[in-house]
Amino acid sequence: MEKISSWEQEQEWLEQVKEKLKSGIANLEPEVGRLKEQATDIRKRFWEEVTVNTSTQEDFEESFFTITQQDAVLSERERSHARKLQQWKNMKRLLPSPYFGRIDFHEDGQIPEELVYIGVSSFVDTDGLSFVVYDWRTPIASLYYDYPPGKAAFDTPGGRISGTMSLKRQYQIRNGQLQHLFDANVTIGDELLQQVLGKGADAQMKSIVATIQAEQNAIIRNDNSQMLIVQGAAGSGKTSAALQRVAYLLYKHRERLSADQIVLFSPNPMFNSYVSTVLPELGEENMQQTTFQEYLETWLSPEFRLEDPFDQIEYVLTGEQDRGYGSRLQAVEYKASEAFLRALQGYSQWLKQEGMLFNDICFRDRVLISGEQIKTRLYSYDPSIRLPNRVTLVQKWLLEELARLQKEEQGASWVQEEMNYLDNEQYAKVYGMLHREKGVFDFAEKYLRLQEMLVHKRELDESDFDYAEREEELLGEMIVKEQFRPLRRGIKRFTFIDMSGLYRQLFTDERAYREMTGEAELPELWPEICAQTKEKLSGQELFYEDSTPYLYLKELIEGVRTNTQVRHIFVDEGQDYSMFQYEFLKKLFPRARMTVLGDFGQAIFTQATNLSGESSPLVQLYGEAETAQYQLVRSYRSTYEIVEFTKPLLPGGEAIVPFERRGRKPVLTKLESHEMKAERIVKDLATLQAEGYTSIAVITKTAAESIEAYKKLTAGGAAELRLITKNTPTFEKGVQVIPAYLAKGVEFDAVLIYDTSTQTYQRENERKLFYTACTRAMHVLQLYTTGEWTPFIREVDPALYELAER
Ligand SMILES: Nc1ncnc2c1ncn2[C@@H]1O[C@H](COP(=O)(O)OP(=O)(O)OP(=O)(O)O)[C@@H](O)[C@H]1O
Repeated sequence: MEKISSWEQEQEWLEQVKEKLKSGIANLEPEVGRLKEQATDIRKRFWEEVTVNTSTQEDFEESFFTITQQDAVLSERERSHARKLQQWKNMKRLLPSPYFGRIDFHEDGQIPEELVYIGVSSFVDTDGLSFVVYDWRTPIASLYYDYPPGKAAFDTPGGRISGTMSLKRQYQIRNGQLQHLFDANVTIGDELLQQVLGKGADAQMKSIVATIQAEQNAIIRNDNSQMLIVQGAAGSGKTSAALQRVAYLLYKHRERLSADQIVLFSPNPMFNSYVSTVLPELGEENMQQTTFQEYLETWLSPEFRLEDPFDQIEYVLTGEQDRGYGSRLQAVEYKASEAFLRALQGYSQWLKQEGMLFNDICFRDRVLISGEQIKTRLYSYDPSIRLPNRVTLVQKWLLEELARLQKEEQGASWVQEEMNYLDNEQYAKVYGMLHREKGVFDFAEKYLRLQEMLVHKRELDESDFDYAEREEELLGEMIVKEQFRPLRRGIKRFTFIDMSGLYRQLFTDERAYREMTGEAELPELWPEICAQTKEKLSGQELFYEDSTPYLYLKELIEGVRTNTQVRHIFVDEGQDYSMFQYEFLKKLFPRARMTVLGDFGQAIFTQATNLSGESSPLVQLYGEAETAQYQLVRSYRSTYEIVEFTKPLLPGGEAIVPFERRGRKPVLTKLESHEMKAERIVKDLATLQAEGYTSIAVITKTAAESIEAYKKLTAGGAAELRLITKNTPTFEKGVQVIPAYLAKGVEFDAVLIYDTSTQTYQRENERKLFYTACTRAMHVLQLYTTGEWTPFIREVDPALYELAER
């Protein structure tokens, strides 16, 4: 390709690429349509054309051959159709903005320098060989993200290729028109990044494909480690990198990895909608998305009513006046700890010898098989057999016993009585069964007659095939079977194990706990913790901190459920998960690699896990050799001024590097009364909207404070406020009133902290919550109080903020 350098040349080249794309689209259009028609047509005619002839072996083979042949044709057409359709879609997606970057690369030892244009997918010229545009995920495209002009190298499946990059250029092309171009030197154009970051927040996250930074690229392309841990400051692009990584993996392993083999664990359901457009924008299907709570609900409800993490944090933040507050806090911490994990493992060892609890299996107020009998059976097996295996043996035995008891039950008097109350449908079912059996009867009859003729015995009477008797027998069988069904189902689901009792047993008393678990260290307020846990269990409820341990214990006893389909799991806001939860995910997805992204600076839940550094237990999950750790310190979301203001709020915050995007300093406004505060916020909201900010959040500490703010601001004249609760399904533009813990992971043009007083943010566990709230702001941060400022602000250099006039 000839050297293209000037603006005019670039414009001309763009026109050429667009023409190529247009003609590519036009060429494929009829073909795509036709192939689609053909495939549906063959499918329709598939069975019409094939006559299955099974009269002779040859006929059968012929039919079989024809079917396989037809099927092969159909599959080929479908594959070809999918391929062409994909090409066609890619070209259509490229047309408005065919590429965003270019590198001129001279490979060592090769003559022509290559001009590599990079876009969201590849586009090959009509010769079928030359790339007009390279997909950003191709090996050569990594040069664009990893190097400034100069010496550069990239890895390919065939080895490392080195050379010299003489130019690195970025483009902004909108609706097919070249708007800007920048030549970059060091990192990927700060100018382009400036432009991108300077824009307003959206209700949906955007792809960062054109401006991925080198440190993010390393995360996106790591394909060796079993575990990837990314600790990154607020706004450093963790979620963005995670989504780009999904797109990269789907591209690199497109032959064997599909989107439904990737699962993203999100902090809340609203977050799912926030990130849902990134992958489709990149031409990929969305991965599966879920929350850990959803998983817990699947296995523990409706047996229990589960507290969710948001109710738990609300209690931690507001329950100080509660009598059991101190012990609950200790419980939350202890039940998420490795000590408790070990305790449960120890407990399951102890249960191998003694202490298992079983429920009686009852039927019509009678005990069919007692819990004691089950227990005796369990401990009668060889003690060297693992506990879950012994439990499975017990389950098998119970099902056999049940089958025997079911037969015995058929003669019971209640069955006769029930028979009188059967409805027509049930009778019809039995008649149907009898009818089907009739063939067998007829055959048996013929056989017996023949026998009789041969041995000259007596003729059989009609009564030998007494349908009435058979009918009654069948009806009885059906009635008992029906009533035994829940018992059978229960046994299959292990309900004969008294799981709730087993968990409760752990909380009997201190001495017993030590004996059963082998753990010596206990929280100081253990007796209170025991009482609280048992009380909750009695009401068929589980605290959030109990759900995972409960499920973990269940699996230690019943055996582990696994999902071997899933190949990658992503955990966003990873600091909010306990080691329990990680152990759990590892067991649940034994064939998956894990990518954990989080920020310990935003660890607002008590059960937090430190992701990086020596104290991180997460590194031990797969071992150091299998784990890659990354740190992202550059913060892209907020302006320089906001980052500088939020840095001192955190211990160790000085390591955070702001991106040089300027804005106004955070503004602190102190008012005399709550009424005046509401009035002022309403006025400021109107000003911000008039300035063009479309996504604004009034952030509160708790849900209760959100309701209060919502009422006061609405009463004060604020229009179209949206109150966000944990049940809000989607994220939208406009003005939101939202508790900080629900604003995790998302961002707004402007953030207004509703109450920044000492009363609201004072305790150490509120520091990170406050930091999380402030770091949601992209362009504007305003803070309000009626009383004294929170001590966290008093620690900040006054030069970093402005005080507003009243
Ligand atoms: N390389 C990049 N190019 C353009 N924008 C970027 C880049 N990296 C991050 N951003 C932008 O920075 C903002 C924050 O990114 P993201 O939400 O991924 O960060 P995060 O680390 O997950 O933040 P948090 O921990 O606060 O949830 C987003 O608006 C994102 O688009």
